[in-house]
Amino acid sequence: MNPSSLCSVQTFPPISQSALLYRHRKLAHDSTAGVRRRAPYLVCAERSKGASMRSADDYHATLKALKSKGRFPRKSLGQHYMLNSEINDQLAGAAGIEQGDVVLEIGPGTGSLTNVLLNSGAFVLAVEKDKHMAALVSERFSSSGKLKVLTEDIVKCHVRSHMSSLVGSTYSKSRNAKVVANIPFNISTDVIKLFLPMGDIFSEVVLLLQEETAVRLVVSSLRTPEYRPINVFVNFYSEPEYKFKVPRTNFFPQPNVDAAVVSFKLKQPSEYPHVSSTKSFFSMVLHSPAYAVMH
Ligand SMILES: C[S@@+](CC[C@H](N)C(=O)[O-])C[C@H]1O[C@@H](n2cnc3c(N)ncnc32)[C@H](O)[C@@H]1O
Repeated sequence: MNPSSLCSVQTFPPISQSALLYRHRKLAHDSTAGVRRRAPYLVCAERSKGASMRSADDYHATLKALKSKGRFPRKSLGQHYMLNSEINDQLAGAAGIEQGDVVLEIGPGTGSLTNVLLNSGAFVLAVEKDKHMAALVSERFSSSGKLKVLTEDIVKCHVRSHMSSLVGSTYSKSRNAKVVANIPFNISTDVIKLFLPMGDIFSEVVLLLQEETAVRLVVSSLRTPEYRPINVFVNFYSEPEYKFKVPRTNFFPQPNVDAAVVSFKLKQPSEYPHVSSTKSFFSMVLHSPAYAVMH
């Protein structure tokens, strides 16, 4: 892969859902028809000099870091590393990360996003399933004093107990923390189901997801044919917003699909729509035959 061919993205004002779905369908249609066209909100450009000067997490640095631990990217762990620090900047920017925030990062990998989060002044709790990558990221930022790494599967992790000692502590300026992560695509649904109901701990969850999943999750109107039970869940607990598309060429190894950033502003429990029992409501919604069709 030639690093100079990496794409950068530009953030545009929020796009209406119907326009977004139209663009997504058109893009899918164009690519199946063999037409190589770019979505209008995507700008591909060579990296600016300034950006490459700032970044240590390019293609060569990522390979060097992996080699230092004798690691090859593992498909089963969805290890597609981000090679473009401008996108990490935009990911942190989408969550409005600033000095005094507490951020939970899922799967820090080589630490390219962790680097940006720490530089923004946040305290980072990073949960990494791969013990080699957990060791790598711990060593890389050992002198920061603002990073805690847990070698755990995020789906099985006791997030509440880990967060309770951080939020409201000397590390945190606010009562709520944020989740910012480039997650493996195969755990997206688990992560969404785990974190969206945590509005009492997190104010915002910003995720880099598979683009098709991202588009599907921001549907909010019952009147669209794309509306699924998972959208009932997402809209019950949050206000989702599609932020920007990230072409597959920005990752190593390159996945077969493009990605996109979605921000979920979490509702406080007092803002949830009224249902007599949340548990039985979602047991009915998420176990409906329509939900099974999605997976
Ligand atoms: C897509 S890579 C992103 C790495 C890094 N954040 C970046 O942007 O380059 C996903 C990361 O999540 C880790 N991972 C995979 N499954 C996980 C799980 N269940 N819990 C925690 N981390 C996981 C992988 O080992 C990998 O480091």
